Amino acid sequence: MKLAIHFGAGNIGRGFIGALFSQSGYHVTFVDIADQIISQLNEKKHYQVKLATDKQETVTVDNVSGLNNMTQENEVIAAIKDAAYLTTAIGPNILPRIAPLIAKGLTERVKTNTEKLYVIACENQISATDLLKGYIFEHLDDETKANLAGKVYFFNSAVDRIVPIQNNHGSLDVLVEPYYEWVVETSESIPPIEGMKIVSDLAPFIERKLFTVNTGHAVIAYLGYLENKSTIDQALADEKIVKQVQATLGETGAYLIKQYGLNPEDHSQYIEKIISRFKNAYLNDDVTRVGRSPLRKLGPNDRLVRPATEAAKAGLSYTNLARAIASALLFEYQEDDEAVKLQAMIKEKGLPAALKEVSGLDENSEITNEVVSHYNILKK
Ligand SMILES: NC(=O)c1ccc[n+]([C@@H]2O[C@H](COP(=O)([O-])OP(=O)(O)OC[C@H]3O[C@@H](n4cnc5c(N)ncnc54)[C@H](O)[C@@H]3O)[C@@H](O)[C@H]2O)c1
Ligand SMILES: O=P(O)(O)OC[C@@H](O)[C@@H](O)[C@H](O)[C@H](O)CO
Repeated sequence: MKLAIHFGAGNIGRGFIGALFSQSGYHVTFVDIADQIISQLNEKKHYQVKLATDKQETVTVDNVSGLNNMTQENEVIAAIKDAAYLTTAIGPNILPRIAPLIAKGLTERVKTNTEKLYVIACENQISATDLLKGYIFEHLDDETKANLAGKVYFFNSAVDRIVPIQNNHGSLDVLVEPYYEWVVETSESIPPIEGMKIVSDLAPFIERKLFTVNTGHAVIAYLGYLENKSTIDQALADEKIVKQVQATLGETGAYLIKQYGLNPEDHSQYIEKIISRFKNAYLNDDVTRVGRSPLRKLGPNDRLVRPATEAAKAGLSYTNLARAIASALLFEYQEDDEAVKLQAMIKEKGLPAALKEVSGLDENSEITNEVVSHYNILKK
């Protein structure tokens, strides 16, 4: 049986990418540090993916097993030697931590295996696979780097499926929304995976996804948090928040339409479709999950700052994006390490300097001025 090795046996790993490989006839070896998940995968050898609908349709995912990358390095290396695909859904900040082990696996693999291996990072980050490749290459010698040519391929991708935090007492089963999209950029002819869409240029797909789904999600999460809402659908019961999401996605939409020549009518329908996905009450998706890691979300290339800087460059409106950035700066959720760090930075340096450090925005830039004025209004 063909093998896919997938790093990150969490919500997207089990609920999306792993499930598609299993349905495409692959054995999926999940790699994770969570012992409880790994041992269950090895004991049960299957789990269920349940759709967040009134009928809760269920798909059984079988041919799965697990390895712990902290305690089973040799086994992970052996799996990398045999795999046809290597994927990740682990969080962009974790990619540098798994890179050394992947590098060891690739080093061993190319000594004996001439079959092609496709590496795809499935993270909410532009060029995540290129970043992962860079981290891996820091741990390879020149001979191995040269040896990868024609054998190991790195493809960027965009992944879209809302998978909330699972409230199921540690079971392997995963509740997911019915919708999904996995877009992979390559001109190679690669083994087909059910549900994987191949494109020659990922930029319009990843930007449309990140700056619509994830920008919209972030607006709802941060404004919802400020209004003491628990979940995304509860936040969307507030008409003010709905209006704010629509206005913000109007701004990202104007940039996307201009940048990629999208059809305005199609894009407007795309936005409405996304907002209707957010309203799915069966997902019970916490605003604190969606708002997690505000330092990452406020990064220069991420869902809030990049569309604002691109809109500014194109002479388009960014005032609602500035409001979204301000709301992210007010995410004071104590259980999120990045939120705690961000609040400490703001307290220590003041807002413009903290924003510069996190987002790269100049302290006197027009965007920063706008963010500061929204921040002061929202804080009241
Ligand atoms: N959940 C979603 O709706 C969704 C949708 C699209 C994309 N994504 C992206 O997918 C990625 C994963 O998100 P998720 O929601 O599945 O998160 P998650 O927290 O459910 O899963 C991450 C997994 O990585 C594991 N992990 C953490 N550090 C590790 C390490 N050093 N070594 C091995 N394993 C480690 C965790 O134990 C966990 O099982 C993120 O980049 C996220 O942005 C998520
Ligand atoms: O995963 P993050 O932290 O980058 O973003 C939180 C959510 O917006 C995200 O997980 C969405 O649910 C997902 O991107 C939908 O495809």
